[in-house]
Amino acid sequence: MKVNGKPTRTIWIHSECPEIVQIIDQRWLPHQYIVEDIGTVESMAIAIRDMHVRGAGLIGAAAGYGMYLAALEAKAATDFDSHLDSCYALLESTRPTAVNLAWALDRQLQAISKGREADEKIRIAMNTACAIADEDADFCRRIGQHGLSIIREISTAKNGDTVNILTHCNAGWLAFVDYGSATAPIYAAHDAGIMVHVYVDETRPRNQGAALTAWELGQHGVPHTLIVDNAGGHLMQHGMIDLVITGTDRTTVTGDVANKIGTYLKALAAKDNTIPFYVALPSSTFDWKMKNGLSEIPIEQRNPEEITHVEGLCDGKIKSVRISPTGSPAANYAFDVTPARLVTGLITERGICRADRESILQLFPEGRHKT
Ligand SMILES: CSC[C@H](O)[C@H](O)C(=O)COP(=O)(O)O
Repeated sequence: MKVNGKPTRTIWIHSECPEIVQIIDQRWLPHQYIVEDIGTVESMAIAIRDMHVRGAGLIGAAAGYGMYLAALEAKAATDFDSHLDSCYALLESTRPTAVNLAWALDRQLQAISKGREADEKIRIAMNTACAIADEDADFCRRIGQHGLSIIREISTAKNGDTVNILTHCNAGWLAFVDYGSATAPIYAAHDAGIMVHVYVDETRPRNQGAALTAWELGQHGVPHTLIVDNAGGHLMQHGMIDLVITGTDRTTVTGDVANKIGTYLKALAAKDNTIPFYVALPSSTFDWKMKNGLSEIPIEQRNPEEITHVEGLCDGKIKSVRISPTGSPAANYAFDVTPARLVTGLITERGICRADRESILQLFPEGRHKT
């Protein structure tokens, strides 16, 4: 996608210094556009844990590049493989819910193990990190093309009137390497001349909707309106939403979907109002082993300060202010699980399928061997 008219990804290797990975530090958006240099595994782990980078696809890509940095470091370590193993453990511990993280780490470890000496392993790690990133971008582009058909159909049924779409959190290009999952069909529709308008949930407590989704839609010229998280049901009751599209951080082979906290409530409201509720994901977000999302998917709990305080721009500086009484405890559940029965369909890089085991495995037969 483009930032100020310039094609940009969310993560890449420094063009003049291949030992450095560069990221957009998303903590500063939408106020400042800051590119951060990451030169160690330790700083990549901090970047993931403290959400300089975030979103399932991008977490996976960052883990892939993190293992490339690990291989560079391992060359100077006494034991290459045990250094790699401890970097794997460090990166894996950063965020628990998005399965893309472990998926990318495993893919790297497997690939690197095929190299014979250190330099070959480093080369493999670099190529694999770039392949994971390229694939993420390509899959999201394809998700856009498949999801476009859903929006086109609604637009036709409305005689070309604006299609109103609700989305939650940020499953946009900032949550991936490029294009996004939930936003990819929206960008594709907008680019195809279909009139779309997006209601953007602010997504408390970290406000990824207000800060990131609104910013990226604005950069692409997509009409949008920011709403508080609790407004979605009201809009649906009043016929103001035609379609809900969200992303996911982990989807079980049975079609249960873990996504940013509050997604479940949107799915319930959509069901009650007979509004299609689609979830967009690249196949790296499937967890082939899990069968019951509710009991099996680990739900991240984050620092309660994200709830007791809000951050914003004040006199040109980002400041954090308390909004709750000192001493009132807060619990910060970052994700929830939407059961498959509430999901109309999954939009993947191979096409659209129902959120059930048979339909998923029909589209991804290789998943059968992993279940
Ligand atoms: C990438 S699609 C699903 C997203 O990861 C999800 O909606 C989301 O925004 C993730 O939250 P975050 O906690 O910002 O990593």
